[in-house]
Amino acid sequence: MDDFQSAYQEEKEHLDRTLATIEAELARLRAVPVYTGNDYTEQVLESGRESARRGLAQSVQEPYFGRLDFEEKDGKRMPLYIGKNGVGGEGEKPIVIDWRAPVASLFYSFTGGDSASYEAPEGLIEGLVYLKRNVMIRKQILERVVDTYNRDDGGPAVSDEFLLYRLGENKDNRLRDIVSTIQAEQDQIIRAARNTALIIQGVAGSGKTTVALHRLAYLLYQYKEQIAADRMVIFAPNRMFIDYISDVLPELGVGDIQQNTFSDWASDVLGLDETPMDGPDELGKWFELGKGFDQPGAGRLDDQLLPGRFKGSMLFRDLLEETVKRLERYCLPEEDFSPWDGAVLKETTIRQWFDEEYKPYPLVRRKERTLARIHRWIEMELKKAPSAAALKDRKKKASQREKAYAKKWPDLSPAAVYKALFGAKKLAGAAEPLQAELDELAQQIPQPILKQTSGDLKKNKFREEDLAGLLYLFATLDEIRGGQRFDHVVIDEAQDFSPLQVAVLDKFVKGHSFTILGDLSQGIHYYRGVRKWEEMQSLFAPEETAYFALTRSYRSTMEIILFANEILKRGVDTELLAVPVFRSAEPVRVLSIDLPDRVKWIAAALDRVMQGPYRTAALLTRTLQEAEELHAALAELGKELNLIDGRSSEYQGGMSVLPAYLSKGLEFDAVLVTDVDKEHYGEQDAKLLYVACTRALHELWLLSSGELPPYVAAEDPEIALTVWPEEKKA
Ligand SMILES: Nc1ncnc2c1ncn2[C@@H]1O[C@H](COP(=O)(O)OP(=O)(O)OP(=O)(O)O)[C@@H](O)[C@H]1O
Repeated sequence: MDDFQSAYQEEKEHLDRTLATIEAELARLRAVPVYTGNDYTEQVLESGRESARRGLAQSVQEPYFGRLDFEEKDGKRMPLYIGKNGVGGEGEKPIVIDWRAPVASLFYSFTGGDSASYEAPEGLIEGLVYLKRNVMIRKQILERVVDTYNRDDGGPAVSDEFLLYRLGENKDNRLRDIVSTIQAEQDQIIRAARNTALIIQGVAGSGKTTVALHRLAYLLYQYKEQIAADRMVIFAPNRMFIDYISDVLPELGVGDIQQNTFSDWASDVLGLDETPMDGPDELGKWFELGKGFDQPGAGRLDDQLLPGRFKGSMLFRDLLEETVKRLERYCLPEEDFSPWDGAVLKETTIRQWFDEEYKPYPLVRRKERTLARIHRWIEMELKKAPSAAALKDRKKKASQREKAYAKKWPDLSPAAVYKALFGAKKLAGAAEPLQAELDELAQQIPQPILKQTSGDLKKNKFREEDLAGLLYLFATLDEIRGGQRFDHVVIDEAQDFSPLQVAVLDKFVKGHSFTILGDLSQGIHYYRGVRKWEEMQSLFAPEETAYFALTRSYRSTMEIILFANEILKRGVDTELLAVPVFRSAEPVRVLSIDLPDRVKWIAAALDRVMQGPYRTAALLTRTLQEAEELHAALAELGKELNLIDGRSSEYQGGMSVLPAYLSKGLEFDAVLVTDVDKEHYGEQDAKLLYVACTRALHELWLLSSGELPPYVAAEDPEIALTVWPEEKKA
């Protein structure tokens, strides 16, 4: 028997034994009658049994995916089996170790070498790794055994063989878990300490989204006593993307984590009736031809002219802070309060309550408490009334004057303050000096932005870019209730977030517990996103934040990555190039197609590509209009594709047609980018084309009916070819 066969046989026997043990335990648990009574202790025990039943039911199909033979210093060599769920009770030696357990980190972090160590609650444990083995089990069947490190064979380093096998698979319509092939650089992020704002720059396809989801599962396991799933949130760019990633957490056995867009969440907290959204029209403004970036000189637009950038800046935050300070200074009416003639509450007394006793509270609460105190004072005074008639009279007067007095306090609702700051509406209750101060502050807003926003606000229209400012006011003026706080916040596609959005979220999350992931090379929302990670890092003290870079790209073949890198090198001034995993397939095709028959050519290209064993493919157009037109034209040729237009919240998979700017975060087995010419992809669009190209896992075609943009290179035949592939032999 050769080595491979004996390894397979060994694992087969081990699997049979493990399955028998799990099945027996599952049968035992299922035989225990489900407790439905009211006894609390019994309920807790039942809930423990239920979660064990669930875990075992999953484990009995695929109990583990990896084996690591480890010899602890002064100990003996032990095989450790690692799976999605731990199996084996406390105290006894586990049959399967949960992938999130400290010792399991060795499986991911070990990259060869003489010694290995991992951090355990009792300190650093050192030892030797003898074997790292991937064991692929599907529905109880042992399908594959691959040793990626074997010390006995003198294996110098861990090989990528199993990873390459997994990456070569075709994708369905959902993102999947990667527990069996997490890479060392990813593991470091997944297991990083909780109370740090992690900022991760990761090239396209480096696993950012995937890593973030695994990190959530890890944090829940590691800090189960301190954090709750429903107090964790992942912010994603849109509903369709949330649908696309929605299977990963349940696959990892984690439920209840909030998955939301910033806008929906912010609107909910602010109690807005509708979520202001950069809908297709708004996005179109930036991404359709002849608009947005394509205006002459658009690339040079600076923050003072881009409303999204200004309203997301720290400059704007300072302005909001200053606004709150002025409100505080001028909040209290400068007058005594008299509930009826002859009774007076001195302004100095009220001021003492407001400025001293209630100082620790946020402004909205200070106002509320002061007014409540005045109310109590009135009630005390009323008790001194000499007669029932006088009491009645005083009560009536006091009620009127109390109401009138309260109206002299400024309206502190975020929307009212925001509108006043932009000069759209006078602040109710604001005395003359406060109004003058607000007018003066408004001068700090760049004129065009002031004018445009004021116009919108007069019509009661908030834009998506206004939400961060509104929420900042909310969180500064009022207190954040316990139920609104997060234990951990993940921001995906964070290059499209503004510093102010992160600053706001920081007020809602405990201990700066953030995972912020993005890729500056994919920063196509130039008009609002960050240009450098320092913009976000500078929000935190150095000891509160950590920066990681993911440079290996796992999604695409080597040819696709090298091709896409070239776009960045030529079209974008950046150092952030992806390093491919050595997975080679078809060269990229850069093809010229004739104009009159453009659609027929595109259909032919699609047919040709789909001769491959693919499950998902996408046609990426430059604009939404083109996607719609192509969708209709292909339908006429009998080709039904899913049109993705930014309105749907479901991702269907299969064959899709969509504008490139909506493809961010998604991936497809094959991608065809249409209209790759100078007219459609101008000087400013290199990042957009980069995003489009890096959506492809296995095959990428660029179709052009004109002159190629200068940043598209088809010079190296190993990477890209300009001829159609030969027909595949039947
Ligand atoms: N360690 C890994 N093992 C197997 N597959 C991996 C690994 N890391 C990432 N992948 C795969 O690579 C692809 C890209 O992952 P993901 O979408 O999380 O990357 P991303 O960095 O968020 O990409 P982008 O920024 O381009 O949207 C996915 O198919 C994912 O399953």
